[in-house]
Amino acid sequence: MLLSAARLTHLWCYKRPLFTVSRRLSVKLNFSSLSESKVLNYVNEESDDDFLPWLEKKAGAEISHVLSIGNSAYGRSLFATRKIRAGDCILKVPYDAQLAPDNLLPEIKPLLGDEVGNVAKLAIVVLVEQKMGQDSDWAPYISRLPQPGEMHNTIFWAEDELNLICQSSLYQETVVKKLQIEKEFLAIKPVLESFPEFFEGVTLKEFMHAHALVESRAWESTKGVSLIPFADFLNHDKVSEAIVIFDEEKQLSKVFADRSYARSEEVFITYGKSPNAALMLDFGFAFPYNKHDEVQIQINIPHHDPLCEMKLDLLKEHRLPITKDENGFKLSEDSFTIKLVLTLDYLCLKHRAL
Ligand SMILES: C[S@@+](CC[C@H](N)C(=O)[O-])C[C@H]1O[C@@H](n2cnc3c(N)ncnc32)[C@H](O)[C@@H]1O
Repeated sequence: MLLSAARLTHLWCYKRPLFTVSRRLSVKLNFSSLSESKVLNYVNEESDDDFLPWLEKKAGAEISHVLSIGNSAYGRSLFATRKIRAGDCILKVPYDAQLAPDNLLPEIKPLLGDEVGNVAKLAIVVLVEQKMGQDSDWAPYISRLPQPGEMHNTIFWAEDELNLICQSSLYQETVVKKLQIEKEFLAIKPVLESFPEFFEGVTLKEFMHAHALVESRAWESTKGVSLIPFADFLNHDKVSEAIVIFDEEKQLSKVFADRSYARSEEVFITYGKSPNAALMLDFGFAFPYNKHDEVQIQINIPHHDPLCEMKLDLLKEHRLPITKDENGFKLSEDSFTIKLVLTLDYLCLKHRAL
């Protein structure tokens, strides 16, 4: 049976309207542009030539004969080594060559209760492999994962940087995510402490890094979540329709090209149709013109509002959850989503064109 895989992005839930991002913030925001990616294609300092042969040896099978690893403005990336046509299978990674919570050491696995999620479990697998260094069977893969300084997810932003977006829902989501990771770390800490050979001195910061690695590059799979080496060097293109497919019968993950590519062109997939705040939180980048962008607007309906009941009925009709705040005000919690966000620049351009 074939299963299409989803990235680990969660349902985006705004708590407050997203304010316009400050100009100063643009130095930190990693705004995507595909043309930039093509221009900045250059050769890795550390050669990646031996990565695919290593993975193919581990998998006991060919992974790809049409892709090679290179660098673009988005970090490690995959490039076409020859012309690719739409519909071609561009890579196949057997389950045996993937990392999942199943890879937890058998002595650690039973100690982690159900309250520990799959992302945290896979993060622990990553921490163990990191600790083993060159002795790890996965060293060529683990050593190619981005370092904390190379990740721009908002959980890694400094306080003064986060303060720049303090009015936005992204700020709140970031604070909540950091607290959740900290809570998970505290819950698993006693287990980690029982294995000082792997986790002695492991810090929240290190766990947070491993957690973010999993969230930004693993796919939901029948094994919970899976890190799929090589496939996870594919960057996101907002117009791509290519996804990772799980073939349970053959125990393989595959990607098919959704369009043709010329030799040397960067090959992309989609991480899903996400608004910028979700992209920023989970992947550390955003798009200047993202047609999936959303803005949340919260509506407060005081009891003395003569149209209170009518407004509440309208909200119910549109299936918007209603909550009460501490003053008894009725709030539409998720409120409504504006799907099309036009910037002033866009409006000016449109106006000029008329
Ligand atoms: C699954 S990894 C892709 C491989 C990654 N470039 C690397 O160096 O390992 C996801 C990360 O790649 C980067 N990325 C992917 N698509 C991008 C895009 N369209 N614009 C900017 N960064 C992107 C982000 O840092 C994201 O968190």
